[in-house]
Amino acid sequence: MPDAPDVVVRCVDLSISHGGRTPRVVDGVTFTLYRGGALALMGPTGAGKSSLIALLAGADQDVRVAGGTAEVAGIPVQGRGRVGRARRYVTGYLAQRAGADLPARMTVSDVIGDPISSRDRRVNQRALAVRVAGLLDELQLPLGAAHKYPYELSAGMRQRVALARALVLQPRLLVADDVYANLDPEVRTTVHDAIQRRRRDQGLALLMATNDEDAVGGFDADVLVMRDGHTVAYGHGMNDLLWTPDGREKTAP
Ligand SMILES: Nc1ncnc2c1ncn2[C@@H]1O[C@H](COP(=O)(O)OP(=O)(O)OP(=O)(O)O)[C@@H](O)[C@H]1O
Repeated sequence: MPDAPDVVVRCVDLSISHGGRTPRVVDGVTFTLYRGGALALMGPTGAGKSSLIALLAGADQDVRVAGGTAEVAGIPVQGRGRVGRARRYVTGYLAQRAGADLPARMTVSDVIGDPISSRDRRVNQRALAVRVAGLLDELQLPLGAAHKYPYELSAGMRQRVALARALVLQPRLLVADDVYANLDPEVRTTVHDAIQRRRRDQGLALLMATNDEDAVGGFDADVLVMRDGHTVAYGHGMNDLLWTPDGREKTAP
């Protein structure tokens, strides 16, 4: 039976390997993320959070489904070509180190507009500039930053540029690896508000890898705790987690 339209991500007994060469770095994970919802993947380093995020974002061809299923907006993540493009169109991706890894030779406005201009060469440049300016303003980046290059910006500004790029296509899903990386408290609020506005107004769903309990609370997120590729706890927020029998015995995130 097809998923209800408000299901944005569905993973069922999902296992992941890198290039099919390595053992399963994610093993038997099941969850559903709904329109407007937020889910935090938590757990120690090496738990598999980034691999899961990269798979759902379609960001790394080397990260493969080794078992089970994963769908974004009803589109299987294994799909390549046109299917893969359709899935990436509805998914904004904020990678680990996204701010540090911005393309060095593009201006900020080209970086932010790239998800649109690389898909449609005949895009209305004026409309695109307006959309980019709106994102700069919303994320409290000076309008003058549009013509600068990433190396001319602070780490916190680069992180916001990366977020603007992830949001420019008005995605149904934002996949974020450490959403608050390099942000001071005041700018965190700006980023938080921009994401919450889209959850409320557009039904954006947020999937984030984080061990930041403030982020979990701030986004009122569900939590899936992973260890060694397995789910060891699941629930809402930090205080309402249902642990698997051996999950609590080791250190919580
Ligand atoms: N390119 C790769 N090739 C092979 N194995 C990899 C690759 N990238 C990660 N792994 C392995 O996959 C497992 C999960 O790593 P992953 O980065 O997904 O965990 P994580 O929970 O995101 O950790 P962190 O919080 O440090 O980012 C680890 O054992 C890691 O060594």
